[in-house]
Amino acid sequence: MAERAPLDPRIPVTVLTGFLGAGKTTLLNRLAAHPDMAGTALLINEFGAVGIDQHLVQRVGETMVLLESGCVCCTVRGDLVEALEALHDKLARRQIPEVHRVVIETTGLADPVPVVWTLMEQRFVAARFRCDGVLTLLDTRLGADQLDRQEEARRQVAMADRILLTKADLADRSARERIDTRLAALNPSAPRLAVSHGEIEPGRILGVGLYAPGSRPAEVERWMAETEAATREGTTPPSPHGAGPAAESFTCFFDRPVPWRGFAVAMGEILNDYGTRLLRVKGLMNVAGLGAPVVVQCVEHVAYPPVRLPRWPADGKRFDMRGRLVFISRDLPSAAMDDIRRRLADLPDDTAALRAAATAPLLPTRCWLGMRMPTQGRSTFETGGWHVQPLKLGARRDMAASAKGTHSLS
Ligand SMILES: Nc1nc2c(ncn2[C@@H]2O[C@H](COP(=O)(O)OP(=O)(O)OP(=O)(O)O)[C@@H](O)[C@H]2O)c(=O)[nH]1
Repeated sequence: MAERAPLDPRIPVTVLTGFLGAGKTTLLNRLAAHPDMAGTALLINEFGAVGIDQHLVQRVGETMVLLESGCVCCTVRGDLVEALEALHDKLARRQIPEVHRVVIETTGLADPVPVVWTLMEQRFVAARFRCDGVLTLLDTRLGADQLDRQEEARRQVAMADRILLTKADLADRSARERIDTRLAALNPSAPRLAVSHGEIEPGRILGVGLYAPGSRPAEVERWMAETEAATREGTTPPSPHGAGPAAESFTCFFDRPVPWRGFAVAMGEILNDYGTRLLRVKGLMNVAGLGAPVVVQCVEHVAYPPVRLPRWPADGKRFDMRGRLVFISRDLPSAAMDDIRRRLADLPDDTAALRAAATAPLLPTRCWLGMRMPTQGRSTFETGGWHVQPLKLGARRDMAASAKGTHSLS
């Protein structure tokens, strides 16, 4: 793998982007296991008040910087610069092992434009780091619809130096053809690579060379100029979040373990009813009868096979075993949010759940029901166990303020 351009002592930075659920964490976990990834620092950023990803990402090298709460593109000129300054400072003081490369994983809702601008133009950052390419992941099955509906997804693709088409195993021929047509219009020059379950040689995607605005679609020049002007004037650049309804995040905590089948059926019905507005659902669940947590993942109406973790992660000093489910939605009425909370707070027992599943062959969570789990009776927990924390992307200043001081460099 090419590590540095000749005579350029700056640390290369790869920006890993892609819409919600495209497969970024999966790719990072596969890369982390590769020997070529030694000496890589990882910056991850997650949208939603309750971070799940940091529990799911294996550490790359020794260094992980977590940009919590908020979206890296909205807080970029603060948080990202601070995180890179902190990394540089710790390297200079030899407090952490040598770093040869940085990978920034943005949130699925991030606009990569200000991230790239910061890497190329912010004085402190550009003197010490260099942008080594934007990798954009795109879900082969859902990607064409996401490009039609989500401005963030369009910008991520337009900015790409490489496009990684994920989940080909779930896509039929017509989905692949639709993606090809959309990409030919949005970013014909970026090479496309198929990736299944995150499997790819790091040398094919890292060290792809300096970001070259000239080879990108014309609108990229305009976005970069807008970011430059906004930075000079101390204002916020126009962002894709402003183009439509705000994305919102709400988190549900479960004070008691859930009956697995009741939970699976309730979630399947929720995805059937609200799937296209539920951009992403991700959770660590405490399942009745199990001593370890189960990770559940959904993207729109697609539910992925759950994964059992070996143990509960420690949240700071406290060992918090409450289940937590993070929803990221767009254009979801508040009545629908209440309905989701109500359904999850009153889960059917396993017998009732299996009866309901028998009459719903198209339940998206059918693969969850096939998992071997202890059988439980009726769940007794109450709505009082819920905490819902809505976040709006529009509230950038609040998020920037709440994100301050939350970096952890471990
Ligand atoms: N079948 C299949 N599933 C995949 C593939 N890649 C990822 N997944 C699944 O897709 C789901 C979402 O993947 P993640 O890697 O968490 O996606 P992400 O882009 O990090 O998600 P956000 O951080 O929420 O934006 C997980 O359940 C993965 O196991 C693939 O190639 N094939």
